[in-house]
Amino acid sequence: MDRILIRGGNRLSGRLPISGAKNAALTLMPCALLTDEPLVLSNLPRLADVDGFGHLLNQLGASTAVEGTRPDEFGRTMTIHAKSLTSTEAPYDIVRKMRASILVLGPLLGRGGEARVSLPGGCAIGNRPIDLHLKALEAIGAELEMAAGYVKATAPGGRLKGGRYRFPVVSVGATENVVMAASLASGTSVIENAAREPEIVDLCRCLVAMGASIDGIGTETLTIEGRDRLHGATYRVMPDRIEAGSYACAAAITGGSLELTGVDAGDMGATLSALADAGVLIQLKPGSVCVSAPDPLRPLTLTTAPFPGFATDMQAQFMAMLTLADGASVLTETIFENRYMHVPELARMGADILVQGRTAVVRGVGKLTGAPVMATDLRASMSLILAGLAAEGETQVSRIYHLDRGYERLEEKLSAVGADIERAEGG
Ligand SMILES: CC(=O)N[C@H]1[C@@H](OP(=O)(O)OP(=O)(O)OC[C@H]2O[C@@H](n3ccc(=O)[nH]c3=O)[C@H](O)[C@@H]2O)O[C@H](CO)[C@@H](O)[C@@H]1O
Ligand SMILES: C=C(OP(=O)(O)O)C(=O)O
Repeated sequence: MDRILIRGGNRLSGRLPISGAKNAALTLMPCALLTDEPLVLSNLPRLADVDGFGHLLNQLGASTAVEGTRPDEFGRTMTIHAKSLTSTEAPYDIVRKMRASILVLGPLLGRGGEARVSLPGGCAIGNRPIDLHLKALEAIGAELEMAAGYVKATAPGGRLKGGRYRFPVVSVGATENVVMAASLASGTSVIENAAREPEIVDLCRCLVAMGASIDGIGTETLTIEGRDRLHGATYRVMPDRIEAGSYACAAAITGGSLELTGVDAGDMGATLSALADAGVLIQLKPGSVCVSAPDPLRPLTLTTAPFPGFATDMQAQFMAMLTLADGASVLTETIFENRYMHVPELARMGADILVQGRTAVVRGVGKLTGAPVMATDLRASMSLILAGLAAEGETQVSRIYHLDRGYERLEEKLSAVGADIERAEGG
């Protein structure tokens, strides 16, 4: 298995391009199942999860064609054509490895009135149930049957009828599934307490480009008037606000200064205001955000929450940054019950962190020291990269397949702005 080797201590400086958003890409790709015409997605990040989702779509009968960009460019364009579907099943083997596979449930049900999808089960960051996906789909007309670890969803008469559903808690994935399914229902659906994440806005805009009728985009109430059919479209995946936030933390933790290009600062409100509270200097330019490290870095009190709150996907990276702050920070994770897998690894590098239940107290230390570390999820892995960039000596991060799921060509981007970082085979 490959590892990332970092010799820490270099201040990062320069321009760093931000890729298309993984979490948008993985909800835009299944939209292709809603039409028999091609969906062309540009600015798709080159990530293991995007490739994996492409294979899942192939298994369902869709063709995928990737247009190569030059090797020195980021992102690529994929044409997905689900002219006819040959399967309505997402098998355990795929769903287990890539949780986003659950997002074929809504589109398959909307298009053909039938889907059989493996239940994903838990993962390293927590329990991650899908009961709300199922309740929302039921509310718009699906009938559900559970057997042998799978959910089989059917639309009586082959078509969902639409309906009203109020989410008891905000769910990004369940909002995505129900919006996609409702876009082909015979009637109108009203979804209340819907997630408002920028990735949901991106999904709704893509569906509208495909002919869907959605009112209230970006608000907590979405009204979807079902259409008889959707058509193909060409759509550009939004910039990755989490990747951008991660590299902003990289500038801050190394005492450096970066211009993050190709970002939409409007989607990054909570991250940018947390960085500003830590003393990071932020300058907005059209299409880019410049961040410069303060001296010293101030401690923070942060609680994760659905958008527009502070994103759970940024918690681990901020924690790494705050290990070197001038004082004690308090982080509270409210979305996932087990999203502190990076804590013992950061502690091995000299961080002082005490976790009690959902809260972590991070006392700033004078320095981190390089060590061999590994993480069991994506953002936790990124927090170790950040710690390694600032640490004295060499850090080896193993199990980097997590990083390959979510950060396009990480070591190339970081080396180009001055990091001493490389990928090593084996280990
Ligand atoms: C609101 C939120 O921050 N969502 C994050 C969540 O999205 P993801 O879609 O994975 O998770 P949800 O938004 O659905 O989960 C939000 C909360 O609802 C609970 N839940 C969810 C679905 C369900 O059927 N039943 C249920 O109880 C979850 O356990 C969690 O506590 O993880 C992604 C990957 O880290 C992030 O990009 C999203 O920003
Ligand atoms: C946990 C994440 O993704 P996934 O839901 O794909 O595991 C993430 O993006 O931080």
